[in-house]
Amino acid sequence: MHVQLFINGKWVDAENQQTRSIINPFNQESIATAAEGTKNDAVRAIHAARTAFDEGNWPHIPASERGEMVRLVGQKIKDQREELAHLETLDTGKTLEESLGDMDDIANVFFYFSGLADKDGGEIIESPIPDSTSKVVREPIGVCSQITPWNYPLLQAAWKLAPALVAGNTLVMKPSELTPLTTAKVFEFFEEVGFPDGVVNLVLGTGTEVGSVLSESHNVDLVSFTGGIETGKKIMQAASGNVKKIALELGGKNPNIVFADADFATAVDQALNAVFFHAGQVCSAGSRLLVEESIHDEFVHALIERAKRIKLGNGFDESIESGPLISAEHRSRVERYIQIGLDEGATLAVGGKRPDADELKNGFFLEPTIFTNCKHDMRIVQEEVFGPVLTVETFTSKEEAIAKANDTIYGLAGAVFTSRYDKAEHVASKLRMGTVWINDFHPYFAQAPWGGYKQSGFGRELGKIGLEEYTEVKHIFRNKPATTSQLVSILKD
Ligand SMILES: NC(=O)c1ccc[n+]([C@@H]2O[C@H](COP(=O)([O-])OP(=O)(O)OC[C@H]3O[C@@H](n4cnc5c(N)ncnc54)[C@H](O)[C@@H]3O)[C@@H](O)[C@H]2O)c1
Ligand SMILES: C[N+](C)(C)CC=O
Repeated sequence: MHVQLFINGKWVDAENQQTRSIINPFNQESIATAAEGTKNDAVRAIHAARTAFDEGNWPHIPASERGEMVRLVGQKIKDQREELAHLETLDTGKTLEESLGDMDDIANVFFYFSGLADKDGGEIIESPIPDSTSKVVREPIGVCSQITPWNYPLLQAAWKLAPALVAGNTLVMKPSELTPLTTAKVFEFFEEVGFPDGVVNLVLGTGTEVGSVLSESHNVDLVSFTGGIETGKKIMQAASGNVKKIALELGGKNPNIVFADADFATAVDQALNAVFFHAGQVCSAGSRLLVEESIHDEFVHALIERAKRIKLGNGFDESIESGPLISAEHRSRVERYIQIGLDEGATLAVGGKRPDADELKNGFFLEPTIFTNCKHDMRIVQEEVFGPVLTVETFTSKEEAIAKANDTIYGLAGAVFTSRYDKAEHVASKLRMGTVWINDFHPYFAQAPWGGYKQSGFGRELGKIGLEEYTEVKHIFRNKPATTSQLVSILKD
């Protein structure tokens, strides 16, 4: 399999013919080659998107027509969910069940935004100036750069592609260089559905080569980025050159608060799911457990016993619960954090090393890891590890739980487990996070906005606001129409 760039309606290799081998993280086998785009390729793609926006009819056709084309792409994703899920598991190592769930979510995102396409007809507002009218309309922003990470390759792309297109923008997408396969497949669907040349462009390659051009270019009007906080800061700086709009979906260090009155079995299940789902490579992973002191020992004992039994393996094996990390480099980064936790004096209660099993030797596996006796100011508690590593702290009051939960630079998501409705609502209202789950962890869906407080970023994806992010707001004021006699006197003057 070989994937190419899609620029101005044509599939092309990189201008310098360079390619990259795409690796299955379960066994390090090469599963595809991908054209490795250059700065010039990015410039050409931006030019195509600029021309399609400035001179083409895409922004001007009825929104319902754009919505229908986006719906057709969603239908293709639904029809080919198994093939897409297979590719996603090969590329990321996540379980096939997770990939199938992702594909269902992705199709729904296309359907949801397609349904919103023609629902906003603008707004007539009251003008304080006699005999005048005022209306407010939303228009597309222009050319959008979209940059995505490797952990949910097509899902994070879908959250950007569908609303941008429905709103009438043109775009250049850059998926992670590690996981381009499913995103490239969906660009085949754009071609089959008949999107005009230049409206959708795909440039594969690295962040330093392609991503930097997409962030800096003065021909781009908006950059939407999902990824790490340090990259997000660079993109903010690069985007400042022409004051382009920015949306940043960054990392998290998400607290999971468990009160003693929570349903014990549910809270244990969800605490494990929160942090070990997709080997902890989830922006909203519940990697900080805050458990009420009175149940700490019993709760942690249950977690450790279960964590020891989590079955690692090939994402295509139905009996496994978690796959590998994405790369050797990323696993080393997580291992460095485990060493930091040890050096800081946290107690390694389980895991912390690569599994011994022969069949896992070629994959980038790491055992589910739990640190107890954690202190709030430890780096292992404060910084995003993005792997299967849980830290455990205790609290004795609601106020202490809220204060500890809020005390990081991040504000992406968090959860509270309790059987008391009033307590749950109170805690939810105090958490400085874009998403709060009560007695659950992880649900997200197309109808609900997603995004972070604080250094987890700004802007929102999904929901009605996720479409608005891709629009400019214009106020059109009309004075009383001139009468014929006024026009005659103006002409005489
Ligand atoms: N908030 C969310 O919804 C959300 C969702 C998924 C992942 N994430 C975050 O993503 C991170 C993991 O993903 P990652 O390792 O791929 O992140 P990353 O920041 O390393 O890379 C993300 C993307 O940015 C590109 N990039 C790298 N350097 C760039 C530069 N200088 N200019 C422009 N683009 C550049 C990469 O090639 C990739 O496509 C975690 O921090 C995770 O929390 C956040
Ligand atoms: C946004 N989400 C939860 C789908 C993926 C985060 O990494």
